[in-house]
Parts: sequence; C-alpha cells; structure tokens
Amino acid sequence: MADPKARAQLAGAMTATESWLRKHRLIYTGATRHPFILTIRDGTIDLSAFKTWLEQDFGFLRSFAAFVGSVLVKAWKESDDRADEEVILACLAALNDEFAWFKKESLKRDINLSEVVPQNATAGYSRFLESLMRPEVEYTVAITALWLIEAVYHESFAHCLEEGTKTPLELREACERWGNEGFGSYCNTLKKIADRRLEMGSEEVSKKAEVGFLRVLEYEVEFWNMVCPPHRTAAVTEGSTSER
Ligand SMILES: Cc1ncc(CNC=O)c(N)n1
Repeated sequence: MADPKARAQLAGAMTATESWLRKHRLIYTGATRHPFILTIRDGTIDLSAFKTWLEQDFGFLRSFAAFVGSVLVKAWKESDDRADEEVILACLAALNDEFAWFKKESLKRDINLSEVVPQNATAGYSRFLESLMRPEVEYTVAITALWLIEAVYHESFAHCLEEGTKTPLELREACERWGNEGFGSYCNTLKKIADRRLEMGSEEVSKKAEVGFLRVLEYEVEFWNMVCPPHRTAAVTEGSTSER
C-alpha cells in the first residue's frame, strides 16, 4: 500500500479537525458549554439575556450571510468538488429562513431589530468574518471556519435538548433550530469538506486554518460572554468584603 492517505486511514489516524478539537479542547468546551447555555439547560435563564442574544445574533447574522456568500464564491472558484457549492447554497437558504424566524421572535418580544446597535463582541466578530471574505483567503481556511461556526451552535443548543434538561418551553424552538439532528448532519458534511481540503492542501494553509479555528472559538466565547457576563472573581473584587 503505497498511498500514504489510505495507509493513514487504515491506521485509524485522526483527521485535521479532530486533532484540533482534541488539542484545543478547553476553549472548545468553553464555547459549547458556556454558562449562558447551561442556564438555558437548567431553566434558570434570565430572559433579558435571551433578548440581548436575539438582538445581537441578528446583527451577527447579517455579516455571517455575507461571509457564507463569499465562501460560495471561493468554492465556485477553487473547489475540487462541485457538490460543495450545493452544501453552501443550502446554508444560504437556511439563513433566509433564520432571518424570518428572528423577525418573528423579535415581534413577540417587542424588539425593534432595525434599532439595535452592535456591541463590541458582535462588531469584532463581524470584522473577523469580513477579513475572511477577502479574495486572498483560501477556500480551505474559509470552509473550516464556516464548519466550526455552525458546529459550535449545534453542540451548544443540542446540549439544551438532551433528556432530563429543563429548557423553558418558549426557548425550545430556538434550541431546535440549531440543535436538531438535520443541522448536526449538515455540520458533519461541512466537517468532511474541511478535512478533505485540509488533507490535500499545504502545511501553510493548514496552519492558517488552525489559526482561524482558534479565533472562531475565541469570538464565540466573547459573544456568549457579552450576553451572559462571567461572574466577577475574588481576584477582581479583592479588597471588597461584601463579595465573599
Ligand atoms: C454568534 C453565532 N455563531 C454561530 C451561529 C450559527 N450560525 C448561523 O446561524 C450564530 N447564529 N451566531
């Protein structure tokens, strides 16, 4: 067996995305098991935090849609497999649906989406997405980021739907949007595309994709932190006696 790829597969070697998930496990868990998600799961969620999430995520989605459009352009120009374009197109179609859902939810909750100002974490995440839209950013780097952005939401919200969770009824629909099995297999398809591209690409492209991978996780954690700020620790409140 001369083909190194086939040999690696036979040996059960990990794919690139799997090895990164293992290597960067702590931050991945930070992004997918954030306190905000845990409060949805145990039913103690503060509804004003949910409202902030709704407002800010709608802003994020506008940039995200433009980013996904740019990934479609890259796939059309660079991909070795025409089927990739259909996967990305399906993602855009789902986004169309998602916009409608956000509008419906905002009406229910008295939110005027057109008046919402993006907070720092949202603006920062949008700028990062914009940097990935540049034509010189490789398709492999962009599709890896797209996979992870979707996968973080899937893992997070699927966690709220597991047996025995106390997710409030009014939030179940939100959790099901990203937590459902169909969304999970779509994430898996994106993961396979990313791994196929990473395997055929250079070490240099792979390094860039790994940097993008880490930045997505950092921005996701920042995004959740904006919605549900971490508790102040003893170190931060040192000197204060009221905070023990
Ligand atoms: C901050 C953030 N990350 C990922 C997603 C999921 N992708 C599209 O909906 C999202 N809506 N928002």
